[in-house]
Amino acid sequence: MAVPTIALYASPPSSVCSTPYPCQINAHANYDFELNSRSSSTASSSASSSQKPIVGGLSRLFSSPAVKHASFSGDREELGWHDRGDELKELSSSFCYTPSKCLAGSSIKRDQSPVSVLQGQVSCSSSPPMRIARERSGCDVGFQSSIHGSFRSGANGLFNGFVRNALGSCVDYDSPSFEVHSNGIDEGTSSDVVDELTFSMEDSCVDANYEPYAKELLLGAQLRHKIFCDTFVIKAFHEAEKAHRGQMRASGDPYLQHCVETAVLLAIIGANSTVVAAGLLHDTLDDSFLSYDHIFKTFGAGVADLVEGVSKLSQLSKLARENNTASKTVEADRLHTMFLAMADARAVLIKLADRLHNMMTLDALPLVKQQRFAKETSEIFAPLANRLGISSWKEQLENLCFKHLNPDQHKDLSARLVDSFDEAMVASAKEKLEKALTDEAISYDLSGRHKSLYSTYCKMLKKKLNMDQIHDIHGLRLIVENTEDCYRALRVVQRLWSEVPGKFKDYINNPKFNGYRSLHTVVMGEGTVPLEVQIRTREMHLQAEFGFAAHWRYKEGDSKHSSFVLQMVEWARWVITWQCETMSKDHSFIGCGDSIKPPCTFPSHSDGCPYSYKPHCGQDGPVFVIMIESDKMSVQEFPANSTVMDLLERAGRTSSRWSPYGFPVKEELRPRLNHRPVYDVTCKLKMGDVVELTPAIPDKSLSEYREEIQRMYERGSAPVSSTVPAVSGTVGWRS
Ligand SMILES: Nc1nc2c(ncn2[C@@H]2O[C@H](COP(=O)(O)OP(=O)(O)OP(=O)(O)O)[C@@H](O)[C@H]2O)c(=O)[nH]1
Ligand SMILES: Nc1ncnc2c1ncn2[C@@H]1O[C@H](COP(=O)(O)OP(=O)(O)OP(=O)(O)O)[C@@H](O)[C@H]1O
Repeated sequence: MAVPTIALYASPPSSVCSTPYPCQINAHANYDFELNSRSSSTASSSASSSQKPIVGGLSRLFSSPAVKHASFSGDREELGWHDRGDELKELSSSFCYTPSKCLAGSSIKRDQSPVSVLQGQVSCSSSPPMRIARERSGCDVGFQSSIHGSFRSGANGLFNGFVRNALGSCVDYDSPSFEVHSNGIDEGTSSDVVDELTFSMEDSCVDANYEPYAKELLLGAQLRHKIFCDTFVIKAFHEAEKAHRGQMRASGDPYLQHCVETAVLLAIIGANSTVVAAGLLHDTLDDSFLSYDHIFKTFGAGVADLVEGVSKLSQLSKLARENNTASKTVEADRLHTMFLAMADARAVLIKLADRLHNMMTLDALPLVKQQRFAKETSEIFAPLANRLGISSWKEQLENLCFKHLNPDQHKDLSARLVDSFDEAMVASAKEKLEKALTDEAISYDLSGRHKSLYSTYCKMLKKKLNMDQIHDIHGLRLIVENTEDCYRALRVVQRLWSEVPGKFKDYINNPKFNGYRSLHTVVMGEGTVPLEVQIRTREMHLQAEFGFAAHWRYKEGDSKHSSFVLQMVEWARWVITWQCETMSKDHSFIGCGDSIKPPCTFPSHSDGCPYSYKPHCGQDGPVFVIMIESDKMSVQEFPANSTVMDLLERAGRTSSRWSPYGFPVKEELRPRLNHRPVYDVTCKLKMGDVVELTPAIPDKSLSEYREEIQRMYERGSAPVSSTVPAVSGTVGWRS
C-alpha cells in the first residue's frame, strides 16, 4: 500500500513558489488518523533537504530564550499549539495521485476546477484541454456591472448588504495576486486607498530585525507558497511580528507561528494577498496593541475591515461557546447564517483557517477545553466549511473533532481504514482511465478523492453498514463536455472494469428531485477494492455545487432553510470559490481554471432550469441578533427593519419582569447594544448585533448589596470591591 507523504513538503521549494496550486502542493493523501503516524517517516524522508531543517530548526529556535513570555495568554481562543511536523500534513486532505503530471509543464494542460480547488481535489487533464467559450474581459465586465447594479439598486435590504460584503471579494477579480506594486498594494485596489497607505519597501524588508524564529517562520512560509514573497504580505508579516512579539501560546511556541500557519492555510486554497495579509494580522485587534486605524492606514480598508470582521466573529464564537448555544440546532443554524451575513465572506474564511490551525494544535490545552473547542467546531465551524464548499477544511475539522470527541471510535476506524485504503489502486485506475479517454478523444477533467475518516464513520452509522459495504471510499469524478460524452465515457469505464451489480445510477435520464444529475457506477478496480466513478458535464457539476442540488445541502439532509439562508450560503460559497479560483490561477497553465469556473452570473443553472433561483436583490431578509438575558444567550431572528423596541417587546412577552405591554417594569432595565447603552430604542437591529438586557437586581441580591455597603461604611471604607459596582441612586448596576 502506498503511504501518503506530507503535503507541504512534497514539492521542491522552487515549484511551490512558482505554482501556487493546492494540487501541486498537496501531493499526498491525508488521513487524519493513525495513517499519519505511520507515514511520518516516509513523509520526512520525502521532504526536500532544504525543507527538513525548517521544522527542526523552528523547534530548536522556539525554545530559545530570545522568545519572551508575555504576561497574557495572547490567544483569544485560549488555544495552545505546538510545532509538530505531522500536523502539517493536516493542512490539506486532498491528494494527487500523479502530481508530476500536473506539473509536467506547458505541454500538459491542466484544468483546475475552482470547485476542486476548494474541495482539495485534484484535477489534471491531459488530452485536449477543455475550453469554455468565454471572453474573459467581457465576462468579467458583465459580471461586475451586473453585481454592482444589483446591490446598489436596493441599498436597504439586508441581503444587499450581504451582497455588498460578498462583492468585496470579487471586485479585484482580475488583480494578479502576485503582482506587487511599489506601494505594496495589489493591483485592483482603488487608488484612493493606495494614497492613504503608509507602506514603504523598507518596512517590508525580509531582513528586518527579526528574532531568528521569526525569520525562519517567514522563510518557511515562503517555501510553502510564493504569496509570502509578495511585499504586501511581508509587510503584514512584519506588523504581525511586531504586534505579537513576546507572546506565546499555551504550548510555549511563539504566537506568530499561529498567524503564519493561518495565513498559509489561506494561501493554499488560493486566497489573494489581501486575505493572506489579514490572515497574518487576524488576532492583532484583540490580542495586541494594534488598532483598526493603524491597520487601515498601513494596509487599507480591505485588510482592516477583514481583521475587524474576524474579531467580531471571534467574539460571537466565544459568546456562543460560553453559552453552549451551538448545541441547539436552530440556534446553531442561525449562528451559521449570522456568520455568513454579518461579515465579508472572506472574514469567515479567515476565521475558519484560524480555527483549523487551532484544532490542529489542540493537544496543548487541558482536556476539558479540548472538548469544548471540538464540540463548538463540530457544531459551527465544520458545517460552515461545508456550506462554503471548502471540503478539505471541512474534512480536517471533522476528523479532528472526531478524534477529540470520540477517541475510541476514531482509533478503531483509523486502524481499519489504514488496511483498506489503497491509494496505489486509485492512482493506477486514474491513469488507466485517462489513457482510455484520450484514445477515445474525449475531453475530460478527472479528479479523485478518498472518503474522509469521519465521512466514512457517518455513512456507516447512518446506513447501518460495515466498512466493506461502503463502496465510495475510493472515488473518481469525471467531468466531460456534453451529455453524449457522459455516456461515451461510461462505456469506456465499463470496458475497463467490471461493474458492481445494482450500483449503476443514471441521474441524467432520471434526475433526482433536487435536480442533481450525474451518472454513478461502482466498479471493481484492480484487486478487490470498489471504486465509485461519477460522470457528469460541467453544467451538471456546477449544479451539484451551487444552488438546489448543492453538495452542502445534500450533506445537511432535510434541513428546512429559508430562501434567504439558502441564497446567502450560495452567495458566500460562490464568492469564495470565485475568488480562490481566480487567485490560484497560474498563467503558465493556459486554459486552466476556465473549465469549471463559477459562472459570471449567480447562480449557475441552465436557462429555464426549474430549480434555478435568482437572487432577489430587493428582498429584505431576516436579522439574527444575539440576545443576552439573565446571563443566558440566545440567537433570535427578527424581520428586516426590526428595532431594539421590537426586541424588548419580544423579551417582555416571555419575561415576568416586564409589563404586559412589553415594556420594562423597572426603568433601570435598559438594554445595551454591542456593549453600549441604548438611548433610542427605535434604532434598527443589524445582523450580528449583541443586545444585553441588564438583569433586574433580584430583591435578595439588592438587599445583600445594600447590607454590604452598609457594612463598608460602618467599617469606614468605600465600596471599592470589583464585585460591588458603583451605584447611582437606587437604580441598576449599569447605565
Ligand atoms: N451535490 C450532490 N451530490 C449528490 C447528490 N446525491 C448524490 N450525490 C453524490 O453521489 C454519491 C452517490 O449517491 P447515490 O448514487 O445516490 O448513492 P446512494 O444511494 O447514497 O448509495 P451509496 O453510494 O451506496 O451510499 C454521493 O456520495 C454524493 O457524492 C445530490 O443531491 N447533490
Ligand atoms: N466519486 C467521487 N469522486 C470525486 N469526488 C467525490 C466523489 N464522491 C464524492 N466526492 C466529493 O468528495 C467530497 C467529500 O464527499 P464525502 O465522501 O464526504 O461524501 P459523499 O460521498 O459525497 O456523500 P455520502 O457520504 O452521502 O456518500 C465532496 O466534495 C464530494 O463532492
